[in-house]
Amino acid sequence: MEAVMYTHDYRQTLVTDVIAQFPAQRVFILTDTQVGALYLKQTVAALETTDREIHTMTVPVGEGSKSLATYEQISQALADAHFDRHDALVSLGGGVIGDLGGYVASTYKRGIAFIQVPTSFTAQVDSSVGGKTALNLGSQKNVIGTFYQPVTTIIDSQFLDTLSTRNLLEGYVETIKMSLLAGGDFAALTATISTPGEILDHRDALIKASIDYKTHIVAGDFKDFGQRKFLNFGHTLGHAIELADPDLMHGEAVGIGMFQLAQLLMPIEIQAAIRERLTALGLPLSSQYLGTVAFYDNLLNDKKVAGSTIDLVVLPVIGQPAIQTMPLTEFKTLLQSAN
Ligand SMILES: NC(=O)c1ccc[n+]([C@@H]2O[C@H](COP(=O)([O-])OP(=O)(O)OC[C@H]3O[C@@H](n4cnc5c(N)ncnc54)[C@H](O)[C@@H]3O)[C@@H](O)[C@H]2O)c1
Ligand SMILES: O=C(O)C(=O)C[C@@H](O)[C@H](O)[C@H](O)COP(=O)(O)O
Ligand SMILES: [Zn+2]
Repeated sequence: MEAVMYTHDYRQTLVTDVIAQFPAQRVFILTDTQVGALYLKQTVAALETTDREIHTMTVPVGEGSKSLATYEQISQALADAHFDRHDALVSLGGGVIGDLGGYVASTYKRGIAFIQVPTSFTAQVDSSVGGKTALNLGSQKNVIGTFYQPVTTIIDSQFLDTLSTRNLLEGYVETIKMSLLAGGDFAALTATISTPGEILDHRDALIKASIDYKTHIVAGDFKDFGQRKFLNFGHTLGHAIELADPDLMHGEAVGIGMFQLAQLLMPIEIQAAIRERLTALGLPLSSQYLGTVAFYDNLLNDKKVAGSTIDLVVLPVIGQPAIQTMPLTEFKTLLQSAN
């Protein structure tokens, strides 16, 4: 089975190319209320043709579901239905459902098969590949998690037809991130896009370029000790404000994080490249939560902290990311000088 399958008929691919090839007797579909209302019934109907026992759970929309409480609820439902180690969990949804379902699948009976059906742009360009799973802890992002690859990820870009413009733009920020890291034609493409309609027109090319770049980086550093840190561009400051600022979505926070760090540590051309791509689509460049006490506290839980230093992802030149290691005290002073 391929690790990533591109399709314009996700149900057919899921049924014929994935589940039918699988020993699983039971399949658990995890989704959220919004995606569930749109796609759960038809997904269940398709899977029922495979003669497997189908179970479902619908959790509330949003980051709040990436919690220990929801994790326990799903694990309990799997145990109640006697899922065994040969059974499978399908995440049908955005990055929240992927991160949450992946964490459950990686820990339930020490690991059951996990299938990603990403429905948001963020999930199709980034979160559904690479195997990072995550839960939040209070106001701190992704503090709990595992590295656990899905058996397969089924990408159907037609899901984006029902996605809100704000969610499309949020996912597009991760695409901008990938394009600036990758450089070349990919960066040139994101420089031409200034409307949601253009994102949708180029959706298949944007998804493919993002996934190709990400899988190449992850293949060389699955556990995030080296080049995979590049994929965290914008996330050090982004994660520190994301949960503190109730008005921000993940991608919006990452955009702010890329621009704010660029202003501190990157050449003027890079600042302009980020600013132009974000402002063309009305995406934010700053947040009032930058520089708050919670913000500095959250920074200390960034996974790129090692003892008293932090690895910052910088971009001296488009297509050539680098790591700049800095004492945390120096980084805090630098941030305070700007806020
Ligand atoms: N594991 C990783 O590598 C990775 C990478 C990037 C982001 N993430 C995580 O992903 C999350 C953000 O992902 P997200 O933006 O997809 O959030 P999300 O899962 O909350 O989805 C955003 C919204 O879009 C809705 N939605 C999704 N697909 C839809 C569709 N086809 N039609 C209509 N509505 C749809 C959802 O119901 C939700 O309301 C964050 O928790 C972030 O930390 C993880
Ligand atoms: O896959 C990766 O590696 C990434 O960093 C992708 C990010 O877009 C994603 O938000 C990831 O979940 C961040 O991970 P974390 O290690 O900072 O929690
Ligand atoms: Zn991200």
